[in-house]
Amino acid sequence: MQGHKGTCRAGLGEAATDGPVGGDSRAPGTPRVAHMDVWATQSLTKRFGSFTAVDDLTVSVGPGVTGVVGHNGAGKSTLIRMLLGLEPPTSGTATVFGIDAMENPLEARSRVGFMPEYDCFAPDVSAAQAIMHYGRLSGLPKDVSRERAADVLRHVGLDEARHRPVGSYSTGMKQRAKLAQALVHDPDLVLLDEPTNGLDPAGRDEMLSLVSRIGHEFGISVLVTSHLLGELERICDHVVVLDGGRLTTSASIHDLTQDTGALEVEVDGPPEAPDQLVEGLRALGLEAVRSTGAVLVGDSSPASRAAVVDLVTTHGWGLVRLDAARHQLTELFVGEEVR
Ligand SMILES: Nc1ncnc2c1ncn2[C@@H]1O[C@H](COP(=O)(O)OP(=O)(O)OP(=O)(O)O)[C@@H](O)[C@H]1O
Repeated sequence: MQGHKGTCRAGLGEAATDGPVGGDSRAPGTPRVAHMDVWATQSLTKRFGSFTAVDDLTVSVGPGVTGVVGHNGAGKSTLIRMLLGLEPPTSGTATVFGIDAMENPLEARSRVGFMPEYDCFAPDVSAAQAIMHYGRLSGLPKDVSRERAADVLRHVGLDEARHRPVGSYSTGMKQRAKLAQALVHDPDLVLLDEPTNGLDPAGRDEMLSLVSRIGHEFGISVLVTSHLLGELERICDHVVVLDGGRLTTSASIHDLTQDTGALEVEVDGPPEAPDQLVEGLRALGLEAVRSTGAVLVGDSSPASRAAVVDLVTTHGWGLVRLDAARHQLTELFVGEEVR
């Protein structure tokens, strides 16, 4: 649903399990924008004095979740600031939905939510108040803004804590409140700058699941930055890798993680089942090894698949997974810092 600044666009509520509230017939997860680049740059360059932070960057990205990965100082935040029209490029252009972010920053920002890396709330103000305030700033009427603030805080799991001062929140709760802030005006794209920063492994998992849900269930496109390639692999559709401000890779995760040619098998059976499967396959002259929680079979030919199914059936186990094994992104960037 495309709305405009100042109207109530209840997209997040619609896509949630509560069911439609605003009459939008979009199925959950349907991208709101399917016909053009969601964000793009053309020869985008940013210099600070003699230092080049973003270097002749030309990239275009469609709907879905895109990870922008690079080690500290790679230019990720600078790119985000230019996409928001907050930082003038030295040369080149940055567009969101075809809107030049420098020429029409307000129009661009009405479509975009931003979760900054730094804290953006006063510690003594409740998340409900702060986010309602951000909603008002983006042009929502007071009642609508209050309702949207409650909605987005519920979606990020802060329903019960929403009237507590943000200063009393854990790091994970603060990050989720910042994410809610980015969503309050129902944007079509959110730019999330290092949302997992400072979180413990459980907090990271929670945040990544939320980000994935925003992109894949609510149909809001996401640009998410991280210096950890591995953590973005599981939630992104597309990855852009920056190194020293330059583009090194822009590709879909699917294209990057090609089949290895092997077969990955997971069975539901007793603890010794994977070892027995390996033995059984080797007895048939097939290459097979244990890998974490699974068995890797040397080739994914129909004969190998049939042998696996036979053995699993003979032992009376369940077959949980029988897939072509794919490369992991981290394997492809061995030697780089983005892991
Ligand atoms: N206003 C500025 N003045 C001078 N140098 C800057 C400015 N903003 C960014 N830089 C420099 O530009 C480079 C890229 O910074 P940027 O914040 O975009 O990197 P990043 O990939 O987001 O890294 P991080 O994850 O550490 O934030 C860094 O070397 C940084 O010091």
